[in-house]
Amino acid sequence: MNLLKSIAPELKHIIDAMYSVTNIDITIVDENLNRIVATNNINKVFRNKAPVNSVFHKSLMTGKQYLITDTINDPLCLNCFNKDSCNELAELCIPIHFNGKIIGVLGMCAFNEKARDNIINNKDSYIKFENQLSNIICTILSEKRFGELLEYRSTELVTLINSLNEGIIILDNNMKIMTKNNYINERLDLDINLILDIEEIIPKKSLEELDKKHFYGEVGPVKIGEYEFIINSNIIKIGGSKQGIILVFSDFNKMKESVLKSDLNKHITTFDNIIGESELLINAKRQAIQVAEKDVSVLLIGETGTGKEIFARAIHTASHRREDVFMAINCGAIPENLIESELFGYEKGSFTGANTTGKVGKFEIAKEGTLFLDEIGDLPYSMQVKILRALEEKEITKVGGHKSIKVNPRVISATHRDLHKMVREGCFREDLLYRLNVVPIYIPPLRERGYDIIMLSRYFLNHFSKIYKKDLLGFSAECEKYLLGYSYPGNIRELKNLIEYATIFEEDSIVGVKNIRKKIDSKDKQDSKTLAEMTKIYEKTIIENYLNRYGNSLEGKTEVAKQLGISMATLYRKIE
Ligand SMILES: Nc1ncnc2c1ncn2[C@@H]1O[C@H](COP(=O)(O)OP(=O)(O)OP(=O)(O)O)[C@@H](O)[C@H]1O
Repeated sequence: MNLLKSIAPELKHIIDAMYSVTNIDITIVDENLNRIVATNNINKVFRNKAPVNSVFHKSLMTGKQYLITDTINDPLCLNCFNKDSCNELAELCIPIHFNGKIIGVLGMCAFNEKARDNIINNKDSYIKFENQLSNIICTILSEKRFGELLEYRSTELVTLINSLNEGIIILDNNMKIMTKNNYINERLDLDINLILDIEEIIPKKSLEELDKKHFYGEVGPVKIGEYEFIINSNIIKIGGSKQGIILVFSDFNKMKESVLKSDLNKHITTFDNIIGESELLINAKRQAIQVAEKDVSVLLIGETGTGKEIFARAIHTASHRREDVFMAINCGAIPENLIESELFGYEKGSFTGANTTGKVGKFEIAKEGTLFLDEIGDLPYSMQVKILRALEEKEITKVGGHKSIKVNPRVISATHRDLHKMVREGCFREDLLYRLNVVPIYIPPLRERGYDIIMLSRYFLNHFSKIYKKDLLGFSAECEKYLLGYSYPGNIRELKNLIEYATIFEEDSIVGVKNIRKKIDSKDKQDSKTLAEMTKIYEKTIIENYLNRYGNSLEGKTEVAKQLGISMATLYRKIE
């Protein structure tokens, strides 16, 4: 881009102003001798290029100033291509510098005696003018570039906010809408050019709520048109003072859909997926099918790995909530200090380490769906009363929040513990147990389910043979006998692992007892560990889970140490 050409209008103003003071005609040429601007007299007599070998040309090449007072005889004009038709009496050429380079020449040309005398008499001050001229041009060019950069940045920003999959509205300090992006225009069917009042978009009540939070926080879900949004607001500060507000609209149903989608990836579970024909299992299934449609709280009681979650999912699929979210929470796996925020969500900035945008809790996400509270017996006592309140009053309050949010999930809980005993021992609230235990369903342990063991083994063998591309026809009679005689402390989960192991390592066309026995023996060896050894392994598993969640980086480890309430040194020692 030709620099001088880009500021031609500004240059024209400068030379016209100089002409009105000096009465000397002026022209400016660029580094290729192209005439960029000229005062009117010059425009009449000159072409649009300064002549080759002219004084302009010399000034460009050498970066020097030249004053010619006798254009006919001056040796500098000897080779000028325009020598024969030149009608100038005097000429002063001043080079123009920008960023250390010569980008053009300004020429003052006298066509009459008066102008020539003026140049000669004031030559010193015109010569001094060179520096100032370069400074002026430099300033104009810099401003021009800054303006262009500003324009680029604002276009970049507009493009960015228009490509977001969330709605954006920017308000000034008087709550006037300054900008709204394509997403919000399309969703709410707003005219792009129509300037609306923010109160015509957001319900007054929600605006008041945001106002109470000084526009630094979240409200919602807020129903606007056909959509429900979580509205997050932030203030725009310049030099410490508030200049405006940004509102970000996230589609609440989309947030729910993404949970549903991740749920779909886990397949839809129906009662047909629950394998087994033993009387105990059929009884449990019958009870579950009967209550599925009734929307009552169900407590699934059974040892670990008996299939409590698969039952909970099947109940959800058979209920009228099947199109909504199924949200499983393992109450025993979430650290005590995080459980409330996981369940109820938190307002932004409500505690150290909290996400700066706040968080929607599991209760809110599953407010119309099914909430599966696994290992309910591990729920800290202090949380039990809060869960009870949420279930009784059908509303929750986020950590650090004040507003009640309506929720109505169907709750299915599960435990392997004797909750009645826990109530007697004062570790579990009786009122919560009554609330959760409207319909208790006992899921039998595998060792009491007889031939189900063989049905499940064949089912898993078929399943893993496909995965590991093995051609296994079944189990040997000895193997089936062995499988039927084992006690399965880990129930179906353990049987599943056992069959997976046997599928991988079996070399014959039917599964024999060898690999099954080997796996169970190795487990027994594991089980014969001391309490200290088992605690160490358990600790390590917890830490590994946390490291998977927060990452193995230094920041990740610092966060894990913080969450687990241990020092970095202890953390390193434990993961050695
Ligand atoms: N009847 C069944 N038919 C087929 N697969 C089953 C059956 N019961 C359980 N499973 C499988 O066994 C595994 C353990 O089941 P699940 O997680 O439902 O048990 P759980 O009782 O909830 O365990 P925990 O108490 O440890 O949470 C899962 O992979 C599940 O799919």
